[in-house]
Amino acid sequence: MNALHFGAGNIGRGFIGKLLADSGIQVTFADINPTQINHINQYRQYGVKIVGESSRIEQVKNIDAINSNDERAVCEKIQQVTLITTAVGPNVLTLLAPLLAKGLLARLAANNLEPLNIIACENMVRGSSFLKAKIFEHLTLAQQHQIEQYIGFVDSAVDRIVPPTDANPDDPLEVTVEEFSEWIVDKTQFKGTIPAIQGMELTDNLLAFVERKLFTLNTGHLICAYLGKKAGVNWIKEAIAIEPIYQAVKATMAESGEVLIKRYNFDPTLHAAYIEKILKRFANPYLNDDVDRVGREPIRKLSPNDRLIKPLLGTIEFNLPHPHLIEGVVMALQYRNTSDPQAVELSEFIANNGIEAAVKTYCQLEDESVITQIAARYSQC
Ligand SMILES: NC(=O)C1=CN([C@@H]2O[C@H](COP(=O)(O)OP(=O)(O)OC[C@H]3O[C@@H](n4cnc5c(N)ncnc54)[C@H](O)[C@@H]3O)[C@@H](O)[C@H]2O)C=CC1
Ligand SMILES: O=P(O)(O)OC[C@H]1O[C@](O)(CO)[C@@H](O)[C@@H]1O
Repeated sequence: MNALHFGAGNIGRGFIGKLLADSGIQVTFADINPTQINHINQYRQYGVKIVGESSRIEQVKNIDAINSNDERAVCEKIQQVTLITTAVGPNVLTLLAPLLAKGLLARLAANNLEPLNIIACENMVRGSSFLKAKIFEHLTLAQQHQIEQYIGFVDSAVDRIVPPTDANPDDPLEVTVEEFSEWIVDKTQFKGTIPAIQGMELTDNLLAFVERKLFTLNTGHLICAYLGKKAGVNWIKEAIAIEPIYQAVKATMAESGEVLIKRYNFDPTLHAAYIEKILKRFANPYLNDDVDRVGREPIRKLSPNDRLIKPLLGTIEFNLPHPHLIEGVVMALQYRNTSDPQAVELSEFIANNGIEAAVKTYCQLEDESVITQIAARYSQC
């Protein structure tokens, strides 16, 4: 079996590409970084360093790479594979859509009617469905109908912490990852036979898993990043070692957890254990995870379906307390980083239009009392 994976970055190499290769699948990476592409084609393998209580390096083999900007190469590949995965970042999915639309049409025009499945592995709710909608913007109704028959868009939840690491001169493609990993896909959305991939779990209740991951791990991680930055530390593991930060992170995950428990009927004891396990993962002494990496792109993180506002809306819906989530929103609005275009845009917008306008524009919140609360906290700290 052959797969095309877009994004040879941390998750691409350290998680999804590895699982595919471990399952005997020939993986072609498509990226826009020429150095990365050359290294993959030169070495044809790389090490994944798995760090935790013990450490080991596992080799990923049977790989090659193409440039994602090389339309002909991508379209040719799309004709040959039965699986496409992505780990490029949510914003890049929109940019990939026209290329994928062309590639899928070329596949059908060549009369290749073998089912093909596409799985977006991004930190977002229903990323593959989002990608499908973006691809469909480039197709006629008749073409959409044809694609519906043969191409599956399979939503997924991905969980493994893979921070960037200093390059190993002997293996420039090496990535460092934590032991924990979870890749859960919606089994109801596949076309044809579901591929057997070690480590890919199937569910018919994906939304619960996506929200559990995004609104626990990612929500807590973000709070840890912002509080760590305020405290002047560089790494997540340093931030979580500070007791008041540990408590605030835990309390925020407990707040969003109450919503998840109500919405999905999770067992409260098991959910508390899930939170404890995440706190331990943040403290992993072998991972150097930058607070600015975890805090990056605040506009995306303040959007209505992301890790702060969606759980906050849940607390409003179920009439639950939300002081820590409010603090999280305030810290995201206050996040300043001149190397992060979204942080720059956000601070300029606030300077020109005021905090309430920013909350309405970026978070799309409508509850006036919550907006007032956020604005008040914003000006206090
Ligand atoms: N790093 C992590 O621990 C985790 C990341 N994620 C998600 O995985 C996705 C990828 O994250 P990372 O791997 O950390 O980012 P990354 O920045 O390490 O990798 C992204 C890769 O995509 C490539 N890329 C950008 N535009 C492209 C295009 N048009 N075509 C092909 N490739 C393109 C970049 O050159 C880069 O190699 C994001 O959605 C992130 O939220 C999810 C779980 C864990
Ligand atoms: O990749 P994003 O969405 O910017 O957010 C960073 C988050 O993603 C992760 O890399 C993995 O889930 C977390 O470490 C962190 O919470």
